Amino acid sequence: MSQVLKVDQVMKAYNGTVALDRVSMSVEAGSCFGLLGPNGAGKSTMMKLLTGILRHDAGSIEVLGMDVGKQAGEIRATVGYVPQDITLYEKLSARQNLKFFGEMYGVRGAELKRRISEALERVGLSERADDRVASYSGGMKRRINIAAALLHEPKLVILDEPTVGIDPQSRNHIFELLRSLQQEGVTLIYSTHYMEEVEALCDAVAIIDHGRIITQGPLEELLETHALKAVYVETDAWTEVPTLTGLQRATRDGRGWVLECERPLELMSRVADELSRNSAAVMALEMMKPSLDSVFLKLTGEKLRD
Ligand SMILES: Nc1ncnc2c1ncn2[C@@H]1O[C@H](COP(=O)(O)OP(=O)(O)OP(=O)(O)O)[C@@H](O)[C@H]1O
Repeated sequence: MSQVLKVDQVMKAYNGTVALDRVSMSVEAGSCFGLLGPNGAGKSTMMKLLTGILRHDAGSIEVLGMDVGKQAGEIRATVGYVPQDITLYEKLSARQNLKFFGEMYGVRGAELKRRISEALERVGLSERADDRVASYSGGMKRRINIAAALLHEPKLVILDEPTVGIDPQSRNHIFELLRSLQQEGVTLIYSTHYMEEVEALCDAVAIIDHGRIITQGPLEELLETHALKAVYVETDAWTEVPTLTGLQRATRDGRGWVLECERPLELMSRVADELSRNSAAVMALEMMKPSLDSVFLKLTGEKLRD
């Protein structure tokens, strides 16, 4: 598979404050790549470097085979970029906004009209197309913001936290749209601080914190390699966890216990035996799903902060 993005040892500082520190990452064509990290980790800075809005201080960035240092204009004309801040004209309707952005990308006439109708349909806002954007909810504005980045039919779309502060209906529309784009072969680079979004959408991920990439790779592989394997149990029978074969560490979590181990299925059956031998009440007994939450915890020693 070919690579649509190659970032090598990139540095970026703002007045001496380092925002990105020797960041390297790559994205395969056709994938949905998540850039996951807490607030202030450096995600927006990275997204702006990829589209040439900001210049990096050192290292190299290649987007669709083009050098961002030399061909930023061409990259911006080819790639779809959805900025974190909404960039729409409030007094214009959604259709008028899309006409403006489409023309900016050099699409015109009947072809532009067709693409605008299609984009409105895709984000589920055909019926509100002629209302002023000022009358839209935050989520609807975000959907139009995304539609605006698709009018030139880009093969690579870069989205900077496109679901911050939106309603569930708008989030669903955005997710459906992104899934259908990916099915059509469009590559997506998606920054977020919501790990559930990465788990739901992305097939590869880079985790960034304090301007550094902590780990990256296919999602399945990261979960397999780094995620905590554990059993969750809630019972009133234990004030202390009994000695169980295979149990590595037990920690309190709410009303229950998180039991870390190598083989959760086997441990779960031992816990069930132990509790049933004592006729104990069991409120919950389940295998914990491997999650990016626990990958982050394991690699940084902290919870992913909001
Ligand atoms: N224009 C700027 N001037 C000075 N410092 C900045 C500027 N933009 C960002 N920073 C700093 O650079 C670091 C990375 O910020 P960035 O916005 O890239 O993070 P982020 O992961 O996108 O966070 P968020 O989720 O809050 O948008 C932060 O410490 C931030 O304060």
